[in-house]
Amino acid sequence: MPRPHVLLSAAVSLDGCLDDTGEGRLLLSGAEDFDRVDAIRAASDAILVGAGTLRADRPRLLVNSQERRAGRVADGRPAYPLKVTVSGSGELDPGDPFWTTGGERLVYTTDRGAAVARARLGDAARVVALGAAVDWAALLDDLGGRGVRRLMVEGGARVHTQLLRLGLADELRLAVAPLVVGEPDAPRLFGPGAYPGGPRGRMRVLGSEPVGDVIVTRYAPTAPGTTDGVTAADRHWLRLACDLAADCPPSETAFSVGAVVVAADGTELARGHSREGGDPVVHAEEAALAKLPGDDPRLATATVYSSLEPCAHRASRPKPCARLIVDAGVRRVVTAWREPDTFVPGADGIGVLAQAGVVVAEVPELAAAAILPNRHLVTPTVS
Ligand SMILES: Nc1nc(O)c(N)c(N[C@@H]2O[C@H](COP(=O)(O)O)[C@@H](O)[C@H]2O)n1
Repeated sequence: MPRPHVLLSAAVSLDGCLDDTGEGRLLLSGAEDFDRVDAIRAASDAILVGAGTLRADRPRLLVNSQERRAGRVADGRPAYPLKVTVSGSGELDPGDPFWTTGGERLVYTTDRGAAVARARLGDAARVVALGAAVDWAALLDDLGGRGVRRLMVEGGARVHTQLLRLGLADELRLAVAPLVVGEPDAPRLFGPGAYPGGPRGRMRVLGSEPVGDVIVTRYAPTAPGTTDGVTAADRHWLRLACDLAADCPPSETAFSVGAVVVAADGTELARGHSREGGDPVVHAEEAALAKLPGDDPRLATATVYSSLEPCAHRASRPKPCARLIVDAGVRRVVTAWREPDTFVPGADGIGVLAQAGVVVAEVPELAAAAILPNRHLVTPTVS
């Protein structure tokens, strides 16, 4: 099951604070912005907050608009999204309104915390143990398995920080309020640490709009992952590679493939697709790499995204794409679809890459998109 789309939602002051240090909660948003948040909740399958936020703010996490709840029901969904919290200790207060209002509730915790949470909450929530520590990737896999396609995360700072640092957030929707808190101890949205792409990595701006007196901007992380684990940004770039494959001139004798080369900071360096520019035999990865100088220093930390595993054998050129990638000095490849035996039986481009020390991450959930423009070339059992 695919992981849900993870949307981090937050409001901050101009100096990046979530709150001030005074009594009660600092109201950063006005009525229009609260209504915007209500609309995102209504469009989500689940809403998640950390246990710290639950204790501090006692949120109910409801969809307040009756019309929006009715719309959900008309679409065959529950009136309220699933409410999710994450707690290492399981020390949760059953008196909080979170447990007695709105939709069904789910607690993710540790093996140790599960017994505590079950004893405290009884029937108020389902409790899922994730091992010795809370494993965020496992949590998202579990939510995907429960049919959650859109997850809204409403904080707090620790949860936002962890999801962004792990590369598990697809989108950040940030409301910036026109005030400066100025207090050194006020809580800030993101804590210190190593974020994907490092301090110079830039996110992509998806859009921006004024809502009352706040400005809401939507960002998408772009910096590739660094391991064989797949991040949200990896999925974005690989989806683009699959879209490029769909744009290839059709062929009965070769696959349609798309490829994108992305620098460690999230900058797109080059893209290509099969048979690009009227060359009937050029491959996607080859076309993309050919657009970069061979000594481009960014290649050593770049990731190549290819809808199909890079080829291991070629008749039409001296070097297969797996070799071109190794020779370019690229150390990481992300791909959606292992090559079927249509043209070259037993082609193992992933093996060639791995043997040369290149990290390969596979995203089987995007295989269907990679296969789509090639469906006439594969047997029905493969597709
Ligand atoms: N990775 C990749 N990118 C493309 O754009 C492709 N067309 C292919 N096809 C595979 O490459 C091998 C044959 O290449 P030639 O036809 O000899 O150039 C074979 O393994 C095809 O399946 N791969």
